[in-house]
Amino acid sequence: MANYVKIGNLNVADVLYQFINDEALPGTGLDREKFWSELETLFSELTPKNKQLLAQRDEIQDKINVWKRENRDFRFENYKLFLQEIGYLEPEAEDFQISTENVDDEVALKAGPQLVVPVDNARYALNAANARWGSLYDALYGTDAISEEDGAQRAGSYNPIRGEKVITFAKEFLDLAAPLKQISHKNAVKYSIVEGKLAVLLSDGTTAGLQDDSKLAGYNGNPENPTAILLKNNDLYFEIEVDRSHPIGKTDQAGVKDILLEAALTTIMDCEDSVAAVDADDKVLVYRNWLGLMKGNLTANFSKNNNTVTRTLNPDRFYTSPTGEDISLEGRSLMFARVVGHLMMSNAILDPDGNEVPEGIMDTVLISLIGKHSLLGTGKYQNSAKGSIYIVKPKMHGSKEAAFANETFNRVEDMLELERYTLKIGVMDEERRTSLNLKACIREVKQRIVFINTGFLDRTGDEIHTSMEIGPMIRKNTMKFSTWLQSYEKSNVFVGLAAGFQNRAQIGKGMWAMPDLMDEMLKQKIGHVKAGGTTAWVPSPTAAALHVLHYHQLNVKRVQEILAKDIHDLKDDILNIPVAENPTWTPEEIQQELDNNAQGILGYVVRWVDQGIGCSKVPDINNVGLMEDRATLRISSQHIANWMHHGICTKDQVLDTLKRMAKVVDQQNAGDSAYRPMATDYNQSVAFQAACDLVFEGYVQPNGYTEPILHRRRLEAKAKMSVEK
Ligand SMILES: CC(=O)SCCNC(=O)CCNC(=O)[C@H](O)C(C)(C)COP(=O)(O)OP(=O)(O)OC[C@H]1O[C@@H](n2cnc3c(N)ncnc32)[C@H](O)[C@@H]1OP(=O)(O)O
Ligand SMILES: O=CC(=O)O
Ligand SMILES: [Mg+2]
Repeated sequence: MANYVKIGNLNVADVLYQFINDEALPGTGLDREKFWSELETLFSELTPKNKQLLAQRDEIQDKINVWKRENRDFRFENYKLFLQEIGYLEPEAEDFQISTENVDDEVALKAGPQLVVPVDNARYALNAANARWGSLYDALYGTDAISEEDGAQRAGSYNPIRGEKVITFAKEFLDLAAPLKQISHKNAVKYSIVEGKLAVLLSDGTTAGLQDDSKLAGYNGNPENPTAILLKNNDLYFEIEVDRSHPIGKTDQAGVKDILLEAALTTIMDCEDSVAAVDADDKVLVYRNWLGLMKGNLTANFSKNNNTVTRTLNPDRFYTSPTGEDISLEGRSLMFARVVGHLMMSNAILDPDGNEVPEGIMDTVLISLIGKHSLLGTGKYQNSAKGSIYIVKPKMHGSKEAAFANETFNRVEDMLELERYTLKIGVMDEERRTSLNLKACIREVKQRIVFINTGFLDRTGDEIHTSMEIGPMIRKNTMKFSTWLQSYEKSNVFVGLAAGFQNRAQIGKGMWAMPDLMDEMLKQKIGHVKAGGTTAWVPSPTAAALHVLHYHQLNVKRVQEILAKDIHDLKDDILNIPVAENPTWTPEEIQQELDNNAQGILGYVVRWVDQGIGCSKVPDINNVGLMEDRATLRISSQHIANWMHHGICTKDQVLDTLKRMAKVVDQQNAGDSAYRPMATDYNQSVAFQAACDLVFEGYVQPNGYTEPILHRRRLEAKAKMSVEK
């Protein structure tokens, strides 16, 4: 239990109190006393509204459950009318255009990958910020993007056969992104800059130039023998790195040692579903890392391959322009912070009645306060060239909740003496009530919105929970082909385009949750660009360096122009519920589904509850490592709860499955010295009990969220561990 300091009528955990007074406030120009007294006022005025919105969520869900029980014979028209009556489907909002100002180019104008990273992990967070630039050769060589066929194995020391395949791939990329006149980059033997243009000497002794000379953006070194040639395609930079003395450069006839790609244009520093932050200590770690990123002084020391590494933020990159001027490019990704949603309360601050305060409000204050350091330019780097602070708001249901976020942002701006609309909002479109009323939601934040993003993972969890009573859901892996999901994705783009997102805000697509399957990602994720997404989520810097290739292949602006000609309403399709009509699953198929879900739940939860790790790679039943976070947990736990509710499986069967899978997960983690096995004593394992709660209490969890149980059980595990010490 934390020690609390009384300040005014608030009780603040001392670790948070010290952090704010000693680290976050100094340098922001804000008066300490005023800050604390205004924080108290903020909580006292906004908490009741926050609670009322949560109560409304519960009321709506209860009504939906009761309606189905009373209307056994499901008729779509009646269902839709009922949803309108209870305010779940809001009246159609009038047309409008968003008017967000001061949006950085990475968000408004450029299209490219968005990396997500748990901000409590400084090493990963720094890596993510630095993933603005990534090596194409490393991304190809180190992943399955290049096949291991024909002697091109990855394991062991450098394999020149594999290296050759990488170089071939890279030259094909150059031919696509910066084609030469009538010849391939494969024929290049020397790159030079002559009179401000790229001149490429070819193997036959002739010289070729670029098809489009304006693609040359700069260079480094002697123009005759440059060490770097900076090119630009679809507004994205990339650099041919030349070094004939380098082990790889030596093998290349033009001396090319790598292609450096502008990759993660933006990064989401996540304080939400990929972190496990349950008390003041955890929250301070999250906030302190964000402070280090905003001041530019975050460092991480760790050992890797027997070397001690100190990681810091990368500097900007400098070049000479084709016409001889000095130019610089951002060395780091533009950072957003994802705060928590409206649901959770935090024990880091207690209100005058001793109640925990809304965590989403606390996050908004702290993230913005810390963001002010970067705005004032007191640190090493400035995150936003346009004076904005970027905040992602997840898990909102409907327009009243968006309006509440806007009100909170207004209040926080006033409190922190920031100009109106300094705080920008990215709205996660990941709850059914938001997808259906997206236009009305956007309208509530139309002066500050910078993205809508289809968080299809949470969205799938909400789909299952909302329609829990309607029937048994189709199998998890078939969800992505279902009508509701496809139309939700399309509708998000249509609504964004109609509201004027082009050149002002991102239309974002969801996460690639298979971090090791890069070949498959290269094949599939271009679908996000074809669908009109100006960005899409990737789980790692490597994935960012590969996904950016899609934005070189297609110009999203052109795609959007075509899509904009056929904008139409898709609400009826979004309302198509993914229940299995007369399911004919065999007992084996049912068991396989349960095994898969149970393994994912346990593999994730055990690290969350016992070790406080909020995002993990967990092998699925086919041994494919899946990125699991709280949203994927929501799906798996709700899916089992749904099948149990409809008698597809029994509680005993689920418990047996969980026990059997606990043994599998224990084995998978055998090499981790910090791991606590679950199967040695199921009753004593807090993690195992958490997994059981998530499933067996899944029906009654608010909107099927996993946070309340995870937080409760993590606090229990922490308390148990401190007694054991
Ligand atoms: C539904 C949603 O809300 S999705 C959003 C939440 N999800 C996320 O944020 C996903 C973030 N990704 C991750 O946390 C990780 O990639 C995981 C957990 C999936 C896999 O992690 P690991 O098993 O450690 O990955 P792996 O061993 O392959 O690679 C580790 C290396 O990649 C880097 N790395 C991996 N993921 C990231 C990331 N997201 N950002 C920055 N660096 C990363 C690490 O820094 C490390 O490199 P280093 O040794 O130089 O520091
Ligand atoms: O937050 C992302 C999601 O898919 O959920
Ligand atoms: Mg989500």
